[in-house]
Amino acid sequence: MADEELPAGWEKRLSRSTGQHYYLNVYTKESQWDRPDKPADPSGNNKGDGPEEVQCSHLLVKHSGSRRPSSWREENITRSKEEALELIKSYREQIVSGKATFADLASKYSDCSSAKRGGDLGPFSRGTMQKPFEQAAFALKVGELSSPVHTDSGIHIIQRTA
Ligand SMILES: Cn1nc(-c2ccccc2)cc1C(=O)N[C@H](Cc1nc2ccccc2[nH]1)C(=O)O
Repeated sequence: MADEELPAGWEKRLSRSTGQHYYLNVYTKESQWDRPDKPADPSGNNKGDGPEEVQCSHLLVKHSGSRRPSSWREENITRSKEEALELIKSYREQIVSGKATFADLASKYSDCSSAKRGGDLGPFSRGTMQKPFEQAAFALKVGELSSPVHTDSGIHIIQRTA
């Protein structure tokens, strides 16, 4: 279906952080990854399909297959995906057991520049993060810690904070 056939009230946009297209409801400014198949609803209700915005912290371990295998910690990241998964599991276990805090481990070991803020990404809405990250983040309750999440950037654990 060509763009001009988008149902009324939707605009196709390009996400700067992921390079993927998403769709914006021009009335409510809500966004979604999936191409809409019916006209945009002008009402402000999000119809109980969860929060419009969440705030999360994350700890990212990149690997040799990451989109950008480099970070503030390591110029050239060569660890395998399997090694990255073992690391992220060990960090998750330290947090769950209370041996370490999320912010402490993220600030030391996260391969994302948000490490400088203890992994805090600030608030974000749908349509701004890579889809697997978004789906995991919006499924969390406040305070909950995700299982390992794979994106093109690497492997994450995510804690929803608001
Ligand atoms: C999405 N984002 N926000 C920040 C950020 C936020 C607040 C303060 C400082 C940096 C960094 C990033 C970012 O894309 N960082 C990338 C790694 C990365 N990839 C991600 C994918 C999803 C969510 C967070 C992610 N972080 C990098 O440093 O190579």
